[in-house]
Amino acid sequence: MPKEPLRLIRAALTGEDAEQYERLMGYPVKVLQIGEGSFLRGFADWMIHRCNKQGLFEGGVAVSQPRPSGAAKLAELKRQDGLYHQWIRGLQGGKTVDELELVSVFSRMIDPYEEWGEFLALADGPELEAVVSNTTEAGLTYQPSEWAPDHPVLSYPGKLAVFLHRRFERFQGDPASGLLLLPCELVERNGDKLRDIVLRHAQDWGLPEAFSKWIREHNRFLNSLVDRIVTGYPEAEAEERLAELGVEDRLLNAAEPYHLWAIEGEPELDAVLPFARAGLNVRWVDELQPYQLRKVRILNGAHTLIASVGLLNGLSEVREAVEHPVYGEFIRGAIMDEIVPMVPLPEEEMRRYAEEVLERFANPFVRHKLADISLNSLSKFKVRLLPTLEAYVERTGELPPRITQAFASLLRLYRARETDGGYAGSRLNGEPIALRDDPEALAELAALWAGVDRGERGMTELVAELLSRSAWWGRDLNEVAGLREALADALTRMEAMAE
Ligand SMILES: NC(=O)c1ccc[n+]([C@@H]2O[C@H](COP(=O)([O-])OP(=O)(O)OC[C@H]3O[C@@H](n4cnc5c(N)ncnc54)[C@H](O)[C@@H]3O)[C@@H](O)[C@H]2O)c1
Ligand SMILES: O=P(O)(O)OC[C@@H](O)[C@@H](O)[C@H](O)[C@H](O)CO
Repeated sequence: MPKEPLRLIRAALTGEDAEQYERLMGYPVKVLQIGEGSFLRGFADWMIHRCNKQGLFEGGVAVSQPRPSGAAKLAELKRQDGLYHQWIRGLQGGKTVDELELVSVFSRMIDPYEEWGEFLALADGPELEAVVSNTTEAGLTYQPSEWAPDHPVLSYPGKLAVFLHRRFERFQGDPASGLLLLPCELVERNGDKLRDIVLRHAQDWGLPEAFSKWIREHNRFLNSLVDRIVTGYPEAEAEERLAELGVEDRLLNAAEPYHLWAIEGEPELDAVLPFARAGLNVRWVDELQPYQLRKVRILNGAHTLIASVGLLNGLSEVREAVEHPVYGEFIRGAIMDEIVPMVPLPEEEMRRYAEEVLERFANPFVRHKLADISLNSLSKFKVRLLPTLEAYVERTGELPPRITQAFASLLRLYRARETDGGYAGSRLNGEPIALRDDPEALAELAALWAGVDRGERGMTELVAELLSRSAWWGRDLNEVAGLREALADALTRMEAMAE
């Protein structure tokens, strides 16, 4: 029998989904979103949808892309009337979760580079409450630009500064017109950073002091920490799953069940953004730092460790590594015996979080690629693992064996050589692996390893050079007792295995 053609997602709406969509179209825009990527769709938008479904928020989201290259994804969203399915799968407390949910939160889709006037007009909306964003760390940066409010500004903070100025003028600085700003970028104190850049633009452009005062006093730039693994379109399974539904959805988005949004702000803010009331794992907290610390050290630190050790030894995905008979034990030992005890927070709670992280890593439905996680591993090692190594040495007088081994793995994986468009490292089996990291550091690594190949320096001299790069590590790591020798030994053993 010929297959039924798939229907576009909007035409397939029925029952509660159709009603929810109709309700959405009647809601005012309450959130401006800068970022069309998978993460926000699988996190903040899914949460707003949950709030709307319970009748707690009654607001739509206007989504826009932060850089011109996001236009294709935005066009895709327009083609689908802003609709997409969120596929949440994984293990939670030992039970399998498998939910496919139609998300309808985007009531407007605006390309700021083509529809700047419409974008700015959103600032006039009396019901607008918040701005959320995810533009990666690279997007949350100051990029000087001219004051030209009739033309789209390229950077995200620049756009926001013009947008807020329009709102300030429209409501004549009314304190009640201030917004909640919720940047989700994984940058420490992301709210403070965004506010400082906006204020810097205001100063560059000579905007009145009253505007800056309104920004400082009546807009809340909230620091927050996001945590959920969102892997986007599930290539391998999408076709089959969508055929079951009989719909076409190019924005099908996969994510794990776990989610946490820790937001530094008083719980009363839940009256505006009713996430906690909707039963979501959103915590309004006095101090964000403990959440940041435990996530960066335990989850991200373990990811960075797994990426180096796994890639070097021929593995490709997180789950494969944690379920491996040898590397799985190694990873658990590194997390439980070396990382967790060094987090300066209540240990029992950290152990529980670490168990949860291990369960998330073993999610049979999430295909998290080590190659993706390994992007910029040098700076990630510095922030995510080095503090653990240093704390361990200070407390015990010894090196943490597994983290030291992971450090050696990273240095060996980064046995860089120049290729056509960049640098490649190599696995122990000799297979090349593209390295995506700071080009200057990769050039130095390539030159230093070439010296070893030419017999100009031995392993100890190589390690001494590498450890002396304060620009990479924040200090000369030759000062850490025994580290040079331990790394040189490990690298010598790895070289012998590779031959
Ligand atoms: N996917 C996850 O599981 C997850 C979880 C937590 C945090 N994050 C963070 O989110 C980011 C990736 O987002 P995603 O997973 O939605 O990927 P994605 O590729 O779907 O989206 C990336 C978004 O960032 C924007 N962007 C990229 N570079 C930019 C730049 N230089 N300036 C302005 N905007 C830029 C893109 O236009 C797009 O909106 C990373 O920084 C990651 O650390 C991701
Ligand atoms: O996104 P990165 O490249 O900074 O780090 C890779 C992963 O550790 C990270 O994406 C986690 O999966 C995420 O932070 C979970 O919330």
